[in-house]
Amino acid sequence: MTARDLNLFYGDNQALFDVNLDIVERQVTALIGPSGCGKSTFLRCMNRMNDTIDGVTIKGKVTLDDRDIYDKAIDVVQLRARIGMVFQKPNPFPKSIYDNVAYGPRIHGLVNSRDELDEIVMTSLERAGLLKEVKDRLPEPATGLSGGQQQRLCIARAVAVSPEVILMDEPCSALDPIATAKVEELIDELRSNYTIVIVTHSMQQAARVSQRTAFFHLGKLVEVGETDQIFTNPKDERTKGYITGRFG
Ligand SMILES: Nc1ncnc2c1ncn2[C@@H]1O[C@H](COP(=O)(O)OP(=O)(O)OP(=O)(O)O)[C@@H](O)[C@H]1O
Repeated sequence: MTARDLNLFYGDNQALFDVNLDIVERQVTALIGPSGCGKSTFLRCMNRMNDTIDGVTIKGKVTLDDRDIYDKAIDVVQLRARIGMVFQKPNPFPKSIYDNVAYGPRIHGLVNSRDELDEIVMTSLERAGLLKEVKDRLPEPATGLSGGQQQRLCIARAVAVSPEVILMDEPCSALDPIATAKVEELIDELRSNYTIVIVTHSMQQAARVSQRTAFFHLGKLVEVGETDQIFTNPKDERTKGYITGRFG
């Protein structure tokens, strides 16, 4: 995916300024920067989640496979299947564990039989590292799972519709350290099949899970590069200031 000259306004307030970013396939890209710098706003641009907010104006281009996702001909429901999203707080549907994962394949008409659906549910739970823990309780309500399990269920739900890209907005911020470690491990495994973009407040997390890091400041993309380079040898003074804890 790419963003080209992306500008976003909430009413009169500009939140993103001329952002140009290439997201590398099958890698994890971390978006970091001080609170309010536009990380989540940028992430939401990537699957048109900002469409749902009143008063938002977007200028510029975001492409997936060279096609502008803001093109009028794009079906947003299909788009969000190709570019899935996992939120800060786990948000399973008030349905069974099975139905949470089966929901997407059902509404997108991806299966022809119950056997096919079962297969997708099992594979998705396996990919999300959750199958072992839930295989004997698939008909039970998803809300009965722990927070970490719920978040992995949300990842299974995203994976079930075979997305190309998975966007994650601080996916571990509501989780304890053990659940966080599991989700981080999972992100590392998922990157062999999916392109992942993750917003994180934790520089340690960015260093642990990502191959590329993009540093945002005041709505601008200041610097992007290999994660090692950004953390050990940043080129911009603002990046240096942030990663050494001088501000933010
Ligand atoms: N729905 C909204 N309506 C109006 N302004 C918004 C909205 N969402 C975000 N903003 C503003 O846009 C700017 C960028 O916010 P955004 O949430 O993208 O930053 P962030 O870097 O993700 O912050 P944080 O790390 O605190 O989550 C901020 O000034 C914020 O107040």
